[in-house]
Amino acid sequence: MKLLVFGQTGQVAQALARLVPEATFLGRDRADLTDPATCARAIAQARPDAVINAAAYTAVDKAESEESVARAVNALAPEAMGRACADLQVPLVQISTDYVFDGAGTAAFLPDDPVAPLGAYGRTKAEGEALLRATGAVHGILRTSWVFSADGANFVKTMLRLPDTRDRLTVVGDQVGGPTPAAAIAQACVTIAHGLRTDPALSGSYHFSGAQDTTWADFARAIFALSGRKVDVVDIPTADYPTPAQRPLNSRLDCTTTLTAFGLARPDWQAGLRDVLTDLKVLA
Ligand SMILES: NC(=O)C1=CN([C@@H]2O[C@H](COP(=O)(O)OP(=O)(O)OC[C@H]3O[C@@H](n4cnc5c(N)ncnc54)[C@H](OP(=O)(O)O)[C@@H]3O)[C@@H](O)[C@H]2O)C=CC1
Ligand SMILES: Cc1cn([C@H]2C[C@H](O)[C@@H](COP(=O)(O)OP(=O)(O)O[C@H]3O[C@@H](C)C(=O)[C@@H](O)[C@H]3O)O2)c(=O)[nH]c1=O
Ligand SMILES: [Mg+2]
Repeated sequence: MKLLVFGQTGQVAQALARLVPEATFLGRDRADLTDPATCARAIAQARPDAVINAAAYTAVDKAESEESVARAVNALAPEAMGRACADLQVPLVQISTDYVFDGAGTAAFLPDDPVAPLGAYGRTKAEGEALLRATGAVHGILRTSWVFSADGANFVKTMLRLPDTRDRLTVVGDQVGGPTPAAAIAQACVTIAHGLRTDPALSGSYHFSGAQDTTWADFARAIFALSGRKVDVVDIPTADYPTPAQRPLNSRLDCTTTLTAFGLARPDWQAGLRDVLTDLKVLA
């Protein structure tokens, strides 16, 4: 299968590069997502068997003051990619996020639950989903959450940067979700691309997040425990950690249909965390 991937430097893009090095990866230099027409042209020229979009505007707080850039990247580019894929009749795997939901309640969100994003990042990702669906392309919209890896910027790397002199850290303890290893997302994207080629009727939206659901505070505790650092993590409510963008309190994603359609089970984030800390040489 000839795979075309948008993204090169991001967490999922780098995980894809390890998994399917033979794929073609288009970095910002070759396909800037603020220019959707270029993305469409790249697909038409490459004539791939499937496309995975692993590029996105992911700066959640900055998106609040840069929504038009975030919208071009997260909504208009996936739409253009969808049109180009529809023309070629090849599937597009688009990665989306728990932040399309409002985080109300405590039940896990189902793929067909209504979206109601709380901030600009989630709004632009939700619009990208809708615009892609409207292109008529065979698609897999894979919503994931709390992505971490040894590459790029993520919560694990932020925790590991905590100065040695710090022995106490306050972390929000009332947001619940599933930390997801980028390597598992890469595997899921490739499996879904294959699955959609075999059975286009599987086109639709799916959820994929690491198990078990946890809080950022408990995730931080696991990171410090595994890396052998004695840091006292103190739970705080979201209200005590003010940020430009509001984040959902409940990011639980019901991943059942991803298992039934593609055989993809929720990855174990604790095992994924051990792999990442080993990669980073924090864990022997
Ligand atoms: N990170 C997370 O916690 C979560 C991510 N997701 C989704 O998963 C997907 C992958 O995210 P992740 O790997 O974490 O992303 P990263 O934040 O690690 O990387 C983002 C990638 O997008 C690229 N990019 C950003 N703007 C442009 C642009 N204008 N043109 C071309 N490329 C651009 C970046 O390139 P450059 O290096 O040049 O800036 C980088 O490769 C995204 O769709 C994201 O929305 C979903 C849930 C959680
Ligand atoms: C660094 C730090 C963060 N926090 C909180 C803030 C926030 O609620 C939570 C996580 O911080 P982050 O900045 O990593 O969160 P954020 O960038 O919002 O992460 C999100 O990124 C986008 C792209 C997604 O799609 C989401 O699934 C999610 O992973 O932890 C603390 O409470 N204490 C701290 O010291
Ligand atoms: Mg962030």
